[in-house]
Amino acid sequence: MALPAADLSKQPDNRTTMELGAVLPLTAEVRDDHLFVGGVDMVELAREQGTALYVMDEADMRARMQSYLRSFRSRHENSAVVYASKAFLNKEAARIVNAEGLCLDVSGGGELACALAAGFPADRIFMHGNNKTPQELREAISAGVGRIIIDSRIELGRISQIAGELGVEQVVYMRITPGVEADTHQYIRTGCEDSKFGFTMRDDFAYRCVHDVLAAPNVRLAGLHCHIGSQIFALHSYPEAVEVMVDLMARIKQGYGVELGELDMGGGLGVAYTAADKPASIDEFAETVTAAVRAACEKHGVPLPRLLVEPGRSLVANAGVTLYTVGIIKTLPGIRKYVAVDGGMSDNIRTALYHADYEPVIANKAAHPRTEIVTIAGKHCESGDAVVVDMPMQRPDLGDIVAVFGTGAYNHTMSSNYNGQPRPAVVFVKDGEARVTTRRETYDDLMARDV
Ligand SMILES: Cc1ncc(COP(=O)(O)O)c(C=O)c1O
Ligand SMILES: N[C@@H](CCCC[NH3+])C(=O)O
Repeated sequence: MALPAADLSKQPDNRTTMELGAVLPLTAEVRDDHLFVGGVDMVELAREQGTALYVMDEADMRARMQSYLRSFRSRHENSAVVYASKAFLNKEAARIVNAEGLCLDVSGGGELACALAAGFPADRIFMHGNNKTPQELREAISAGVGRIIIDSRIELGRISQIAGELGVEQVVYMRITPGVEADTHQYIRTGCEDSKFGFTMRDDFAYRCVHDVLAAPNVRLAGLHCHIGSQIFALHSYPEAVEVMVDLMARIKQGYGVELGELDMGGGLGVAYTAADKPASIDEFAETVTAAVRAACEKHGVPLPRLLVEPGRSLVANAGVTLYTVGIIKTLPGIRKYVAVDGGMSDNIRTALYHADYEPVIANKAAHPRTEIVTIAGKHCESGDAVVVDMPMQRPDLGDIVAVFGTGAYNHTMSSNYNGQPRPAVVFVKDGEARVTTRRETYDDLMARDV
């Protein structure tokens, strides 16, 4: 698919790097016209490590983790933050999440294996997925994961059987689709009725299935879960979902005589991908959710539950920067200007998949104003392969280092080897030091599974 036609009336914003606001990692700065993150010169780092390269600002990640914990615990003492590792995961990230005292959401056996290999305590791991395989369930239950979020009755039977075979009782939540339409891209909306995820509220199905969960041997129902979508800006959907969930908890108490002590409201808080984006803050999100839970619990006469949230993107997106080298510049007068880099849809599929926007700068001209409108194309054999479409950037020259902001979430984890592209290394930067936490793939890695 080709790119949509460029809006030729779009004007460059003439901003310099530090004028891009919330898209920047917390430690971003410009020294002598070079972009620095975590005290490390991005131009030098690109030369040392090669490009494309994922860079993560460790201080940014840690600060947001602490901000989530503080924002929720100061308002709702009995709360926990579960990092949704699908947003970004390698062993070092799992170690950091552990050290910061968060729990971890894994969506399959692979993420679970990574977390366990990094020494993440199993009892703080939550396993999700609409079709966890029996093998994945066995791995999770035998590892002793703290919670498995049941997605369907079929899965309930599997968990009950496997837990019985292993001689354990598995603590579970039920994932409910509360019928709330979150204000976000239709592909990443998950709480609406037409969803492959969870137990529907339609015809009281979820309520009726509670009976089966309570009756199943070897499982203990501890709470309910919902997740209404991702990259959400308008917070009003959360109180709507809280009301549905707490109402259901109250009915379960009344109808089944069981007081569920835990409520997991999922993730979904949006982030700034462009300087124009104004997402709610972590604090506003916490205020909205905790106030709604308090109000709903009072209204329905149920005690305050242990409250959990499951952010992914809002913990890591803005910590991430991807570095590329400009290889080709192609100007098509009256059409657009293409700047082709040494990566693309293999390291960032979000632009092709969701028409996502990103802000680019030239790391070696970071103090210059962004005076051109460019499309940063990848090197893949697809016309729709672009990382940035029609956004302002400094005037590019061959060999420049392009930095694209906001790539910390759902870039590395959704990367591919399309066109035999080895996946980039992941470098964490902090206090002037850079350390490789995932090395760059080699051609041998690409063929490692071939027999
Ligand atoms: C069950 C579940 N929890 C948490 C998340 C994290 O969402 P986000 O990255 O939008 O915070 C997701 C992904 O949308 C999810 O499916
Ligand atoms: N991967 C998506 C969002 C899905 C979130 C996971 N349920 C993104 O990049 O925005």
